[in-house]
Amino acid sequence: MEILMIQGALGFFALSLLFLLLKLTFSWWVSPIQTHLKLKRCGFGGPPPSFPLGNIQEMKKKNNLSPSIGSSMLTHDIHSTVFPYFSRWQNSHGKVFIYWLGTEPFLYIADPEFLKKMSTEVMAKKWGKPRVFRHDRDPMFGNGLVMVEGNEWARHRHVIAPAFSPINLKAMASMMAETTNQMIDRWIVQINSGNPEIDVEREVVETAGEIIAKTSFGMKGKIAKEVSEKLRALQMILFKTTRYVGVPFGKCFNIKKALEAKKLGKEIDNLLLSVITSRMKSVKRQTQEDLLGLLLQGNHQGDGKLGETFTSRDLLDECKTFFFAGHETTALAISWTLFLLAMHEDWQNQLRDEIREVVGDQELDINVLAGLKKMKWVMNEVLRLYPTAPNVQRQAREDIKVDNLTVPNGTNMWIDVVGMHHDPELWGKDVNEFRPERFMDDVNGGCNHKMGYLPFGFGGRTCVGRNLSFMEYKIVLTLLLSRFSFKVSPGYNHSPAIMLSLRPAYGLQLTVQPLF
Ligand code: HEM
Repeated sequence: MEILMIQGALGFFALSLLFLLLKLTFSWWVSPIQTHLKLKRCGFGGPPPSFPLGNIQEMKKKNNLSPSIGSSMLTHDIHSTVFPYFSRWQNSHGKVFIYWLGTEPFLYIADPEFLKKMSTEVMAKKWGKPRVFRHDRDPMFGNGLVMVEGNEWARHRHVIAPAFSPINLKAMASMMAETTNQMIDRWIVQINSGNPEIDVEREVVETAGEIIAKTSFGMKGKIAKEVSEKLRALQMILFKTTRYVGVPFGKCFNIKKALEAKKLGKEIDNLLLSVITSRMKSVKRQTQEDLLGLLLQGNHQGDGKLGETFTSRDLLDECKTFFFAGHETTALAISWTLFLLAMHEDWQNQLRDEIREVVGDQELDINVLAGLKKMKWVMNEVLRLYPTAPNVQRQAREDIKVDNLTVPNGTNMWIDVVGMHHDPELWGKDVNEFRPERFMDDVNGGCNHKMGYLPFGFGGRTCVGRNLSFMEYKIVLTLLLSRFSFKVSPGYNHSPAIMLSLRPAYGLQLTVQPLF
């Protein structure tokens, strides 16, 4: 009897194991091969993948270009430096092709006409976000607005969008100026101590972290700094080390880093939860019209009906999303601007003249800032050459027809913003030159396709915080240009790199001189 029971248990175990093996073989081998064949039948080419890494091996190959050391070799022709593999594959497979991260197929798109035809077919809430990135991005975004899909996305967006109304933005201006002035005071102390070389990227990212924490969550300086530092450390762990996204058991290759990331993610969650809990108890929570205030009241649907309240998990994920999405991209846009202005003294002077004429002694207010037209051209041109969000991602949740092609349900998409912004066929021969005046009479900077310029994404999922970023950009830049002049430091190593955002790999050292 006992022997029969043991045999039965062993049989069950063997069957379960067999079932698991069959399931894994299907999802890691059979299903990707089926998808590969389907995509080929649909007419999409691309570099041949191998099992189980897909094209990751080739993506890890270093490009031949060494970083340009010293300011005399600076070039803005960065596509082949930051995405060498896409640049190589474009030469042999064109601007739309399939490549593989492990066993996950990605449709690469750097053709704005293809993108236009594809996106007109799909409503914003029908777009998915690649599930394969979820694990990696979870500690930063959780299921916040950047990652959420379907009706849930529509509901979150509806609650969040009013936080960026002109009235709310107006209230944030003085806090932005105050925090920037604290950074300026630190710089003065450093310069007076005989060291005029400042890593502006580090400084501006820290300041932007404080700004978003104060303006969106009413956080105090110390805790904001702590969250910002932990997020930065988390990002370094997640995006600097060798990653095997999409590869079966890929997470196990870097178990130590994965555990470190998990621990940091938990610490960030706890810090933000403490802020949320104390705001929930506070009497001010109903009246404070910052992002957290709106989320705490977040069960209105705007049509008089009651919706569902955000759970505390939703709140936490939105806070993380805004903290990360809201400071890093803007801070890097400001940093790359200071770098480009340091290379182009004429533009530094033109902006200073504009600030004197438009702002003068007035308070920095959203209406006054709207008059800084040249500064807006500069911002547009900086985000063209150095798009701080270097790609946009989608996943098809249904088959999508583009002319006689079909993009099958489930296909991941990688839209190469850096590639399009540096494409001479879209912008002309001067594509890699810094020429802000190209935006003087054209919001698309003279690009010959209206979807060739996408610093804030496209369609209904376009960046919800862009107006906040315009305001912050103008305030920080106005205050800095009014106090200092900038030159590229001889020690600066020009190595733009992708660590989720497009950032200077070794910081951005500028020589900073007070103007008076
Ligand atoms: C220069 C600054 C910024 C740049 C370049 C930028 C860029 C982008 C891009 C490319 C997207 C993806 C759009 C798409 O999928 O089509 C995005 C989405 C988003 N951004 Fe920004 N962003 C900036 C500033 C901000 C700020 C200041 C905030 C918040 C305070 C913010 C919050 C978000 C959120 C929540 C989303 C997801 C929107 C959705 O899927 O509905 N961003 N941003």
